[in-house]
Amino acid sequence: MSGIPHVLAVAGSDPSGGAGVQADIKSIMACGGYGMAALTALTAQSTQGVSAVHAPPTGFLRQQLDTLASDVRIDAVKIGMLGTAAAIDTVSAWLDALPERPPVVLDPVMVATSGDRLLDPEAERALHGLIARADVVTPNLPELAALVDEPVARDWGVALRQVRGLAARHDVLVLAKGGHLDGPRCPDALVGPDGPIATFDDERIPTTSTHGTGCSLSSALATLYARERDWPWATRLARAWVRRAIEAADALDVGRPGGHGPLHHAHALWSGERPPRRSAEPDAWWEDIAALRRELDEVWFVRQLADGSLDPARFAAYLEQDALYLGAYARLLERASELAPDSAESAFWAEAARRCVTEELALHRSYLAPGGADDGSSPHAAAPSAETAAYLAHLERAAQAGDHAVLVAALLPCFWLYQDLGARLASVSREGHPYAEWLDAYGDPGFASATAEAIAWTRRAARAASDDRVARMRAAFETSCRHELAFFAQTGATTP
Ligand SMILES: Nc1ncnc2c1ncn2[C@@H]1O[C@H](COP(=O)(O)OP(=O)(O)OP(=O)(O)O)[C@@H](O)[C@H]1O
Ligand SMILES: Cc1ncc(COP(=O)(O)O)c(N)n1
Repeated sequence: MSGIPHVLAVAGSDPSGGAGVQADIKSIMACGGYGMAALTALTAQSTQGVSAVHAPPTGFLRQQLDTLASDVRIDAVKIGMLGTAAAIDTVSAWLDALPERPPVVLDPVMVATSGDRLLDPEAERALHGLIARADVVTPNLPELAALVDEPVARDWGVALRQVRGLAARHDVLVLAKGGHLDGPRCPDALVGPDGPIATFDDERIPTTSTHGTGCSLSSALATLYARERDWPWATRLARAWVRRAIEAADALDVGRPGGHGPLHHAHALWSGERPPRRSAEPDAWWEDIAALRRELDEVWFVRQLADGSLDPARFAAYLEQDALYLGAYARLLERASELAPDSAESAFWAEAARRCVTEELALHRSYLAPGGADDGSSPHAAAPSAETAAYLAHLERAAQAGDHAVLVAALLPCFWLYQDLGARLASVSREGHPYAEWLDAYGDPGFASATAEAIAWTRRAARAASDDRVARMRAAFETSCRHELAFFAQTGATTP
C-alpha cells in the first residue's frame, strides 16, 4: 500500500459542489486520501435547495460498484444519500459480496439542510439493515430521531440516550452531532453500545455556510480512519478539520444570499498545510487522557487545595503518602538514569532524582514537621495506602522489566500531570493562601522545564521504538495516569 488510502464515496451528486459526492471527493483529498465516487442519485440542487432528484436504475449502481471493486483496492467506504430502499438494499448486497469488507462510515442522509427530502420516507426502515453493516453511523438529530422513532432531541442528554439506543441495537459506533441544537455550543460524541468513547464540545460558529457539513465530516472520518486506524482519533481530526472549513467558508462567495453556502474544503491545502494527522507520541497519549485530566480538576482534594479550604489534617495525610511515593519514585528515576541510552539523558534522570529528594521531599518535611531535622529521613513512617502501593507496584514492574522506553513512559505522568495541574493551581496562589508555598512549588518554571525535558526524552524513546513497544509505552503511561487520579482522590474519596 502506498500510504495514500483509497476512499470510496457512495452518494448522490450535488452540482453546486457543497454536498454530495462533490463535497466527499474534496474532503477525501484534503484529508490525505485518493477519492472515488459511485453515484446513487443525481440532484438538481443549488445553495437555495433541491429542485429535482433523478435516481439511475439500481442495476447500474451495482455495476459501478462491482466494476470498481474488481480493479481498485478500497480502504474505506463512506455512504451518503441513497434515495430509495432499492438503493439501500443494493449497497447492502454489494458490501456482503465483498471478499473483505472495508471500514464503512454511513451518513444516513434523509433531509437536506434546505429541508428537502433526500430519502423516500418508506426507505427509512430499510436503513437499519445497512446500519448493521457499518462501523460508524453519523446521523444528525432529525435523522437520529427518525431512526429511533422518537421526537427530535432538543437537548444533548436526550440525544445521547437516543444515540446509545441505536448503537446498542446494531452494535455499531454512532457519532451524535449537535449541529442542529439551539444554543452557543456544538457538541458531538462518538458513542458505542456501552456509552460515549469520545466526547467533543466546541462553540457554535455563527454562519449560514453549513451546506454539506455532514457529507464532509463523514468523508473526512472515513479517510482519516483509513490512515490512522483509530475511531476516536479519526473523529477528533475530522471534526477539527470540518470546523476550520466552516470558519474559512466566508472566503468563498458561492450562491445568492438567503441560501446555505458551502464549506471551504481547500482551506488548509491552499495555505500549504499537510493533511491532518495524529500528533506524535507522547503528545497523542496526552490528548487521549483529556477526560481523565478534566476529572482530576474536579477531585474534591484538588478543588479544596486550590481554594484554600482544605482541612490541614487531610493535607498532611496526603503529604505522608506523597513523601512515601517520592522516596520510591526517586529510586526509579535513578533506574531510568542507569538504563538511559546516552549520558545526556542519563544525567537528566539522575538530576531529576536528586531534585526529587532535595527539593520536593524537603518541602514535604517543612509542612509535616516544621523546623524538624533535615537528615534525609522520611518525614513520617506512615504505611503506604492501597493507592500508593498500587501506583508504586506498577512503576516497580516497569523498572524490573528493564525496558528504558516503557519505564520513562510510566514515570512521565508524575511530571506532566503535576506540572499541568500545578500551572493552574499556581495561578490561584496569593499571599496568605494557606498552601501558597506548595502551589508555588508546582508552578515553578524550573519544574516546567524539567517536565518539558522529560517529555522530550520520552518522545525520542517513542520515535526509536517498534509499534509493539510504543503500545507498551502508551499502556504504561495511561496506567500511571489512572494511578495519579486515584492518588489524588484517595484523601478526598468522601466529602467531609
Ligand atoms: N455552526 C456550526 N459551528 C460549528 N460546528 C458546526 C456547526 N454546524 C455544524 N457543525 C459541526 O458539523 C458537523 C456536522 O453536523 P450537523 O449536525 O450539521 O450534521 P448534518 O446536519 O448531517 O450536516 P448537513 O448540514 O450536511 O446536513 C458536526 O461535527 C457539527 O458539530
Ligand atoms: C446529493 C446530496 N447529498 C447529501 C446532501 C445533504 O447535505 P446537506 O444536509 O448539507 O444539504 C445534499 N444536500 N445533497
